[in-house]
Amino acid sequence: MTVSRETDPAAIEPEPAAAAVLAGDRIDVLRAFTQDLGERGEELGLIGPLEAPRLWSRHIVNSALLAPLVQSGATVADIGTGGGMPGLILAIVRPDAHFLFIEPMERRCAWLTEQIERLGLTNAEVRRGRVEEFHDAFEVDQVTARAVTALKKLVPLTAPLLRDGGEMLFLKGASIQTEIEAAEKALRKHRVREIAVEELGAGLDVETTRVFRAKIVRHG
Ligand SMILES: C[S@@+](CC[C@H](N)C(=O)[O-])C[C@H]1O[C@@H](n2cnc3c(N)ncnc32)[C@H](O)[C@@H]1O
Repeated sequence: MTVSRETDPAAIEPEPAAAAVLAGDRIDVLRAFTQDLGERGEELGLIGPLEAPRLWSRHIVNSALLAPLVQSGATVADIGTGGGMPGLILAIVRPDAHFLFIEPMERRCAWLTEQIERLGLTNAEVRRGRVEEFHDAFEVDQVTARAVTALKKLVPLTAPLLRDGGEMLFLKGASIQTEIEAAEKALRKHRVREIAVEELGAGLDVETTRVFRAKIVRHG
């Protein structure tokens, strides 16, 4: 029996036009990843049972909206990459930057490693562990995160990874202003400056999203 996309709740959402706009000539690699995540993600505990019908818009394109903010040549640490959002999506569409996926869960790390190999990504590596364990291990140019923890905790967790002048890019929901107010002390302590909340995705055929964007200024 064949089940149509309209009636099968597990069917993967049709691709929005925004995907090709953001991915450019990397769209085929992005499609290969999305297909695999849609087919195996629920069984592997990477996405919830209701996510396949909104996989492209809620997860893939939502992550890819950050791509224009990644600096060419940057080393980017994605914290709590989980099933790949946003780090793996960004590694696919931005081959000109290098990505570290920091993730403590073994099964998620195994998935990410498998995808890096399967998709032939040469600009990404998995570091298994909690971000706190890497505070003295390296300095990066940018950190990204989605759905890991509130800003108040995320700032002390990620600031020590950034070089002086390095940038935070956190995908956030509608409560971002409340999160910023609650994080005031942490933002001051870690010398987080040039704070901006930007709306991404206007004019595309997906929901817009908010990004918390700020720089660490240790000197001056
Ligand atoms: C809700 S999931 C979000 C996954 C992915 N970022 C997304 O948007 O789909 C949160 C992820 O953060 C990871 N995580 C939780 N605490 C962490 C920490 N201290 N350091 C690094 N990753 C952490 C979890 O293992 C989990 O994979």
